[in-house]
Amino acid sequence: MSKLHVGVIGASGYGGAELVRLLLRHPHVQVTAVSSHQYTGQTLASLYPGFQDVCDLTFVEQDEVIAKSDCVFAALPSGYSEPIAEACVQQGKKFIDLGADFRLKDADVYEQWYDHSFQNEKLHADAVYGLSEIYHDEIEQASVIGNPGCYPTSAALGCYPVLKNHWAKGMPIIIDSKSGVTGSGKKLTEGTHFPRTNEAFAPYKVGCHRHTPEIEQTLSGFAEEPVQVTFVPHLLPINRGIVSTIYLHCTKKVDLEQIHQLYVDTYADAPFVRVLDLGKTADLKFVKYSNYCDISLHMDEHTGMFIVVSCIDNMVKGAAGQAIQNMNIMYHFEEDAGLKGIAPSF
Ligand SMILES: NC(=O)C1=CN([C@@H]2O[C@H](COP(=O)(O)OP(=O)(O)OC[C@H]3O[C@@H](n4cnc5c(N)ncnc54)[C@H](OP(=O)(O)O)[C@@H]3O)[C@@H](O)[C@H]2O)C=CC1
Ligand SMILES: CC(=O)N[C@@H](CCC(=O)OP(=O)(O)O)C(=O)O
Repeated sequence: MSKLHVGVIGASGYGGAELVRLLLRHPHVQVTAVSSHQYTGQTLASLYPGFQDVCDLTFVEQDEVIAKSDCVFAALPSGYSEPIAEACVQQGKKFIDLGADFRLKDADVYEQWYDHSFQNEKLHADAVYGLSEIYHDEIEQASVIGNPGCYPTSAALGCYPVLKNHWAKGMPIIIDSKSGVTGSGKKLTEGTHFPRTNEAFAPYKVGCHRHTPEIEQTLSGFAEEPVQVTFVPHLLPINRGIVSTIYLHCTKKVDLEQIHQLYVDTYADAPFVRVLDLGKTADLKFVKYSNYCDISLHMDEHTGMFIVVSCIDNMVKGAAGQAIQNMNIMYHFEEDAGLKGIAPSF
């Protein structure tokens, strides 16, 4: 079988480089071209020495990436992807965006949080939100995918079964999330500088993070009614991984065993969602470098609060891995093709 030609725009960033790392071991694709904004003409290996002797690609202009690929990924800052998606659709190619440009459906909400506006409304209306486990059938038919944000992926998978079955009440849902520093990309800022983050730990953008509307849009879709969340992200002094601890009240008297069975049944056919046995607690250590989302379920018997812990690797299930899972669904490859790795055990 001939291989699918894929290209990565923004391969010099953390998300793009992670995509290339994973795509190189995919059995059904060939990475044909990669681009960067400031390193055009240099090799990927000169920027990231791990690619030495494995990948001899040189950064080219983004038009060349589109021309040489059947499926184009972009991992750019928000606001740059719409013309790329447009060019891909015009040329009959598929486009998967790791950024936020195609996640929000409401143009006003997008403008409010991202300071850009939709230029081509149809493109946004047709784009599919690429939460692989939930929107499998829509993803299969899509030409443009808005890959979900990292925090929203962990929150959505953690809440989906109870919201879908109308077992949650008493909004807002509290989502307390912690992320490794790679979540902020490779650019060096005062807030992500090693001496500042090392042995530090604090929340940021408390109650005003741009993932709030994305999480609310997704959870409201599950519940088929408006859902509000209080979302508080924290920066963990580690490279990778997200832990989201989610607090909800249940609508009816269900015990933890019933809720656990609901989660196990809901995700029975999902290759990358692992519902842990009761009594276990999800830990980012065991999802790092993998495409898994580990979910553990808990009940605070004192208050009746139901607590979900949802862990992912922000760079894999939260970005590059889920993008590849979506490509697998779009092209009818095995859903786990190129994504079979597990976390190191120590
Ligand atoms: N890191 C993460 O955990 C996740 C990131 N994402 C999203 O993926 C996207 C990329 O993030 P990430 O890889 O972390 O970011 P990085 O900052 O690591 O990389 C940014 C990329 O965009 C390129 N770029 C920067 N400015 C421009 C510009 N003006 N025009 C064209 N290209 C430009 C950079 O090129 P150059 O190197 O040449 O400057 C680089 O390739 C973002 O939208 C982010 O929100 C999504 C989920 C998780
Ligand atoms: C730790 C950190 O800074 N995380 C980023 C979110 C990760 C990311 O890149 O956002 P997307 O998933 O929307 O692309 C932030 O808070 O903006």
